[in-house]
Amino acid sequence: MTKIPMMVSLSNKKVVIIGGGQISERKTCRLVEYGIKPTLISPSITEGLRQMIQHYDLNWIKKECSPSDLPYYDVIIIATNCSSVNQMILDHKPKHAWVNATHHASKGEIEFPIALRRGKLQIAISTGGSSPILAKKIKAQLEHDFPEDYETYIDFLHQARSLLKQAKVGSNIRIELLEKIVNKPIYKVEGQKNFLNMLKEQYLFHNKKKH
Ligand SMILES: C[C@@]1(CC(=O)O)C2=NC(=C\c3[nH]c(c(CCC(=O)O)c3CC(=O)O)Cc3[nH]c(c(CC(=O)O)c3CCC(=O)O)/C=C3\N/C(=C\2)[C@@H](CCC(=O)O)[C@]3(C)CC(=O)O)/[C@H]1CCC(=O)O
Ligand SMILES: NC(=O)c1ccc[n+]([C@@H]2O[C@H](COP(=O)([O-])OP(=O)(O)OC[C@H]3O[C@@H](n4cnc5c(N)ncnc54)[C@H](O)[C@@H]3O)[C@@H](O)[C@H]2O)c1
Repeated sequence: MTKIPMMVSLSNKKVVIIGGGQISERKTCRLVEYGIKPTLISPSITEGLRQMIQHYDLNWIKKECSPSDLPYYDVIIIATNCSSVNQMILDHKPKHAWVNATHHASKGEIEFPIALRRGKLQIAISTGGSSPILAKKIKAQLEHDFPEDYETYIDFLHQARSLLKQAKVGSNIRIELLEKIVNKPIYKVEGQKNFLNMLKEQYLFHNKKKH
């Protein structure tokens, strides 16, 4: 079945990665970037993983994975190089858990698509297993359209929208103002400050004085 894109918080979930090779390292790197601290189960690990375990204080269970290890976890990332172990994990996964099967994506409920991040803007790219190499290429192309300082602009949009929500202005005016700063983007910090001050003066302080 085609997977649906979804933004999900894993802050209250127990995440485990089984395997300690290159793919496990890549997944761990992605997860810690989002503040997630996975447990690792593997008899051996790469040097990169060893460093991340130390730096982020991750739990490494140094052993081969067995069925009794699995009930505790909500998200199980399969990343071993042994097909019988991968199958054993699929056969014994707890009913409530979501699996990411890095060896065979369609056998798991979830995938971790490559994503371009610019602060609160995230563009995730999936080719549904057709070509991870194309997904990587599309990300590289998008990097030109959304340069690194785009994060400041996204923060500005967020602040403007938060201010207007606070001000409780009518939805027509709110949408008109929000469309304006998207259709005629203000990239310069000075211009962004001026616009936010204008919003405060006209819609926030003005309303407060009235009541
Ligand atoms: C984009 C990227 C992001 C990332 O991983 O973070 C990513 N794969 C990357 C690279 C890559 N992966 C593979 C090759 C070898 C060439 C080839 O086979 O094509 C290369 C090339 C390379 O290494 O450069 C092999 C491979 N990949 C998957 C399988 C299993 C399967 O197809 O079922 C197999 C076969 C395994 C086997 O042979 O046993 C599955 C997945 N790979 C995905 C993402 C997700 C689907 C994304 C989509 O469909 O768009 C999914 C489902 C992820 C998941 O949830 O794990 C990352 C860029 C890395 C970077 O940024 O450096
Ligand atoms: N999703 C992707 O993008 C992608 C890309 C390439 C490969 N893969 C898949 O990921 C798998 C792992 O690739 P890799 O490069 O990390 O392999 P690798 O050989 O570098 O590492 C495999 C790891 O699995 C561990 N392992 C083996 N048996 C185990 C067991 N019983 N319990 C726990 N850990 C065990 C090993 O100790 C090792 O740390 C590949 O076999 C392939 O199927 C996925």
